[in-house]
Amino acid sequence: MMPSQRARYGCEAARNTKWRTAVPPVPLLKRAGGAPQPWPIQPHPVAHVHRSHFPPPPPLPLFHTRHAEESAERPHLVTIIRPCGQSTLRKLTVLLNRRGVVSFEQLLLDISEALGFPRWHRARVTRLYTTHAREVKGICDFFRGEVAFLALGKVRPELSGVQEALEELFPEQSHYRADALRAWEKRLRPAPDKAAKADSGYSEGTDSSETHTDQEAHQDTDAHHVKNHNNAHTSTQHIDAHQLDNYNPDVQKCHKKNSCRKPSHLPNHLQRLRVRGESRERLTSVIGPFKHDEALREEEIPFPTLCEECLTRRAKRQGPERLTPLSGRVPLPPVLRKQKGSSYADQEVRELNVHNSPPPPQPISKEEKSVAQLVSNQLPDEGQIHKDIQRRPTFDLSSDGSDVTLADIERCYEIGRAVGDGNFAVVRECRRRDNGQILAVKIVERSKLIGREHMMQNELSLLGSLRHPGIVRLFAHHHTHTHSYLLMEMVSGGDLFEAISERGTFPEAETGLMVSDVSGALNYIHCKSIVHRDLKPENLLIERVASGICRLKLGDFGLAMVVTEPVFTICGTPTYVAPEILCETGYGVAVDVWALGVILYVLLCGFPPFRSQDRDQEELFQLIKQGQLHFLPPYWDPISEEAKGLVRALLQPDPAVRLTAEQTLLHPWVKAMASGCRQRALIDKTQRDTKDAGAEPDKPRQVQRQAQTNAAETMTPRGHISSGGEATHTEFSRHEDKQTEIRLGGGLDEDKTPRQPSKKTIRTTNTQPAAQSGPQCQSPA
Ligand SMILES: Nc1ncnc2c1ncn2[C@@H]1O[C@H](COP(=O)(O)OP(=O)(O)OP(=O)(O)O)[C@@H](O)[C@H]1O
Repeated sequence: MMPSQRARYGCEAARNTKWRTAVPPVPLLKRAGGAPQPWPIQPHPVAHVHRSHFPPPPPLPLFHTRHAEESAERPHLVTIIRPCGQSTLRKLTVLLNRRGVVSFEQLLLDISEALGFPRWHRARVTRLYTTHAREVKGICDFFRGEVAFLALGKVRPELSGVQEALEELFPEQSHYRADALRAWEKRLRPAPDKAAKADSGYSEGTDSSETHTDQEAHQDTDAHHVKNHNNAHTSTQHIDAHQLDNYNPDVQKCHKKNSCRKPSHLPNHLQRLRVRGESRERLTSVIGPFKHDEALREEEIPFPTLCEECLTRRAKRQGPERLTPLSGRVPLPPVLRKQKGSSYADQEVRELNVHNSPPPPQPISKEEKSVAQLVSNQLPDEGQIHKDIQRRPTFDLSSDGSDVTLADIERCYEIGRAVGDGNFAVVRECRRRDNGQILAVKIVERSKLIGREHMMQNELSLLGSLRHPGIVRLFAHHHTHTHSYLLMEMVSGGDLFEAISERGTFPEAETGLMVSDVSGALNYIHCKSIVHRDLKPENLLIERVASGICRLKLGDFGLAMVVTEPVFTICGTPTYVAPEILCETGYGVAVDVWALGVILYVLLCGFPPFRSQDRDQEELFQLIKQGQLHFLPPYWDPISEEAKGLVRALLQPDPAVRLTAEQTLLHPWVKAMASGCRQRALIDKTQRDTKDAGAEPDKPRQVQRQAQTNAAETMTPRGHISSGGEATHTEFSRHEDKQTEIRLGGGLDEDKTPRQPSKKTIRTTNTQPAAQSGPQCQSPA
């Protein structure tokens, strides 16, 4: 890079400092403190056998506030169910406002107490799971729109208990239930090895701290009782008071006529709590007077209840639509006319119409059943399949306005293994039956999109209109009564998140190529005034073009929108969210460039630029708004100044000064790195072709020589841009090794000091770098 260019990219520190002096507050997400900071970039747990020697890993990438605009302000009605063993369940429906939730830990305690398990009790609730067995790791997870959760303690639950809970929640939705149960089976399945077990959420059997017999638990809790009563002036008195309040039969009895006593022991944000005694027998059996001895057993602790009359009144007040999603009576979300049926590109429609003249009705084959199972990820309902097949021919792919059936879809596509899943969809490999083309089908359960229909519309209308090699192509979409099927280009290399989990960091050349791909795609959509708003490694799909060379394709346009004037909606994923989103000063397409800057930083050093030591989201947002960048040694030592310059230019807090996608694409470092990689890919390809064809040995050698010359001009082993260095293919690989070594020894120790590189050391990403303070911190050069 020329000195003048260096100066151009070297002046950001001053701008950062200036910007930092005026940080407006973050009203909407202010109370989100205490939630664990998302840290999606972590080594794959199974890949590290020594994992158990380290502190537990940070939360998986479940956690983001992408729908903060929908959930943060509005009270959210959720049902939480607790399988307690011996055919007992406890259930409560609670109206929560995210703003009132102080921390996730507190929320867990409150839920536990409301369910009748005080905080001191061994069987208290320590984990929440979605109905599909995903662990809820923080407040954001909790407020993502799920309407039901399973509350569990430390002990691994019985599958039968989970099944009962699901039956309770979804009595009329057998398919959904079966789907959820499968997810639970998977989660509760004994792990094949130690590392996987550690990740399963539950240790095999019960851990030693859990092996107390009932009697022991008894003694423990009894002792606690005594202690509480004796320490009248200590804080435990408070707990005791709760406990007594909870178990006082008078309190639990039905209250005065026409009045429900609020569970007054609960904090304000749970005051509107609706604790519900179930009408089902097994539930009423757990409601009863306080029995000093027996009540200490998990199954017999009574829990507060309201009278039926109160419940009915509340149910009426809340309206049937708030309650029915769980009972299965909720109508499916209206599907816009535009969404219904299918939308193929004209030529494809023609092709499919030719090849898909409907066959005559025929009996259901085994194959059809299994395909149905694959498509829906549910147990096939034989009756339904029969009906669907009887209704043939109904699938006119060119029609736009009528729903299709599962059988129609099966006739056109053979749906195979799952290649990925997200919060709303499972993505499977699929093959067009007419021409054998391999596609990816994103299967979205429509009930999960209630209240978020715009996401589907975005994906259909925006993604459907885009044609760019760096963007996943959407070919068609079909909608059945319960699911939507988005037929997309198949990108077979997984996503960038997985790649980062596996490799930790990437060499500069490879990173440059990735930045080039993403900035190319961003430039394309930004020119169309489309902002993606959820750029992150999970949404970048990988195509492996040569060994060690990944091309990226942008996907998941669920949050994308056309931006014609400043937008104020807070959304995104905390680690990648731009400061102007948090400042609520109005934002535009530049937020995607910021996210690209975060990704670039992560790719080069293996951890994100803004981290809260306490995983406090509020603190994280403050750091993002301050925008103070640190290139922490030794992780950043091998990285070139040019790369650092680009990071600074992308992570410019002021969007007006930040590089645009186009400028990023044309950035000298990006161009140099990308061209080096392309050359390498070319060599690989040529060598492969030559091998395959066994012809013209001279030509590839020529290409190789040229490519090596180019590479030498653009790369040094450390990724520096230089003119005429000695770097070769081999040296480039060495650079990779070096990076790998740093990665293994990298990360930060528990005492927040960087570790010395060591092959044995595993980087645990939950440890927080002392980035914000301490002698290791260096302000940007
Ligand atoms: N076209 C594709 N080819 C191959 N794999 C894909 C494709 N699209 C998506 N995937 C995989 O499926 C995963 C989930 O897809 P996607 O992000 O679109 O689902 P989602 O439910 O909308 O996710 P989110 O939770 O971010 O909203 C991706 O992370 C990726 O691994």
